[in-house]
Amino acid sequence: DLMSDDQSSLPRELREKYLLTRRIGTGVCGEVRLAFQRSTCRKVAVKIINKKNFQSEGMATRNATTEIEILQRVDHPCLIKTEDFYQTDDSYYIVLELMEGGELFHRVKSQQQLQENVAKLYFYQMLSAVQYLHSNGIIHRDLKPENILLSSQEDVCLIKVTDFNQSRILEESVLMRTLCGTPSYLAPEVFTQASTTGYSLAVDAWSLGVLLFVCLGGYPPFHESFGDKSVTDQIILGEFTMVPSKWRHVSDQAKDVVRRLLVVDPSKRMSIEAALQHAWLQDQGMLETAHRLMYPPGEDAAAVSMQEAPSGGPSKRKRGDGDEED
Ligand SMILES: CC(C)(C)NC(=O)Nc1ccc2nccnc2c1
Repeated sequence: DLMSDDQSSLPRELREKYLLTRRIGTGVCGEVRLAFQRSTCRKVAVKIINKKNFQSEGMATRNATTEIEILQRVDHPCLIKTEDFYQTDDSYYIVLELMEGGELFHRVKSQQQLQENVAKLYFYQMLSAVQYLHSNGIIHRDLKPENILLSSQEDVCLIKVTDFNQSRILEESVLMRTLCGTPSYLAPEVFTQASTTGYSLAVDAWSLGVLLFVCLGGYPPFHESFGDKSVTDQIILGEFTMVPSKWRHVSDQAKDVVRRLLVVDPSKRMSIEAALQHAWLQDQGMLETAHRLMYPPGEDAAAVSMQEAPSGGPSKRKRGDGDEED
């Protein structure tokens, strides 16, 4: 790792500003390392994307630029923030705020399954993040426990969605323009194919259903070890089992959210908006906690206090009337 290897492969500016240390996460496109900002000793995460990992040069650039473009464009408390960005011929380096709780995947694994109210708090934050992405015309397309990060080792904590390299920005498509013209001469498959692309936002709703199932049940709804069908067949048929020993203590309302999201027909699947209105999430206690975590009051107050005279020392600030106080 970088501790033994020299850091010469890193961009000079990155090396001057940050000290990279151990690996804290791995992804399909590279790795994440714990780093320290030299000037402040603050901990950050540095995501390293190897351009060579993608089969085609074009794919790498398109994916990574989309990811970086999205990371720099989005602003929501439950979406990971980019702090800095560097690149060399063979890698991209994205400096991110460190999420000290690590991946949701490891949290669920270590706790077998989450308590329902913790799962509800996390799920509400995921819904808020995805609702924000969709309202900005962005589909995540790769929502899974590895891509949900926790801000602390506490159960009650902020979560952030990461890994936008599968994301797509919903552009005006050729198909959309085609559907604006007279349909008289269009072949039927143009319309049926439209119905699938028209529901592309719904793919994130399905994934959130899988995520909620994993948080509540502690195991995935679709898995090769279940029955004789392939995972793909289980998904296409929407066949999942809520094992009683694991789901006995889960409320009917929570199960209802899962069942309405894991619907095969995207046109019948519950939308993100509808999920946010579901009875299970009309829980004032959880909503207050979530909003306190997402929009901490202290943040702005701290900014204001920075303008106040530095506490303790004699005030040297110019007063409105101009005379200096000593
Ligand atoms: C808590 C521990 C064990 C140090 N793990 C961790 O921070 N993991 C990660 C993994 C990926 C990350 N990606 C972005 C920001 N923080 C991250 C933290």
